Amino acid sequence: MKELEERIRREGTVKPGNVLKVDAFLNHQCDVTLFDHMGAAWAEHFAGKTITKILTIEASGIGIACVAARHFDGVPVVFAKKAQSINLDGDQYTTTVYSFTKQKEFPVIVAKKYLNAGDHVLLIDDFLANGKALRGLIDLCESAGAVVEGIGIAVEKGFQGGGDRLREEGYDVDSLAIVESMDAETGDIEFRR
Ligand SMILES: O=P(O)(O)OC[C@H]1O[C@H](OP(=O)(O)OP(=O)(O)O)[C@H](O)[C@@H]1O
Ligand SMILES: O=c1[nH]c(=O)c2nc[nH]c2[nH]1
Repeated sequence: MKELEERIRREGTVKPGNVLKVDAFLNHQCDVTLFDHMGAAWAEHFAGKTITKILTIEASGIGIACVAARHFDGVPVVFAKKAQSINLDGDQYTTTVYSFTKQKEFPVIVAKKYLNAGDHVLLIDDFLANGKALRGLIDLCESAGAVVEGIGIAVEKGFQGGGDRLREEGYDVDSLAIVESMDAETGDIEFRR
């Protein structure tokens, strides 16, 4: 998606440790108009698939998923929580995920009543790097007997391999910008063509 690539080139910075910082528009300050265009792009890619629910994970996927849902007939958005809470009651599906930016393992939890057998799920997230977050969401869907219809990602760091491993397994992964390489010293960013 040209618009997203241009924003990354203009406003993104490359940090040591394979970190692309795009918090000016994607995952701290949020450009909702850009999110809307991203939702439209996923709706075009996944047209023809039945989507009954969008599933994402705290924290940065939530805003993007909610705006995208407007392009999928307003289906419910469920976000997996990364901490137990007195506000979480009833039976839960749980797994664990290693967080790329927080560098520690988190529980990942969804209440059983919000993810069901018969759901056709679109997974959405801001970043795909090693694929840990998506593995957690796929686990939750498998536990619930829900079908993963597709995966919509804003920025994939292709050189970390998580996206290609999922494609090899047959998942339909639509990443709107795939960074093939980036250099923290020069600031250069190359996109996959
Ligand atoms: O493919 P992966 O290696 O799992 O990396 C991608 C994940 O990393 C980030 O989550 P993180 O927990 O770092 O930050 P967040 O809480 O801001 O979403 C991002 O939001 C994705 O969920
Ligand atoms: O802001 C972010 N930049 C990244 O490079 C990244 N990788 C996973 N999650 C990420 N979030």
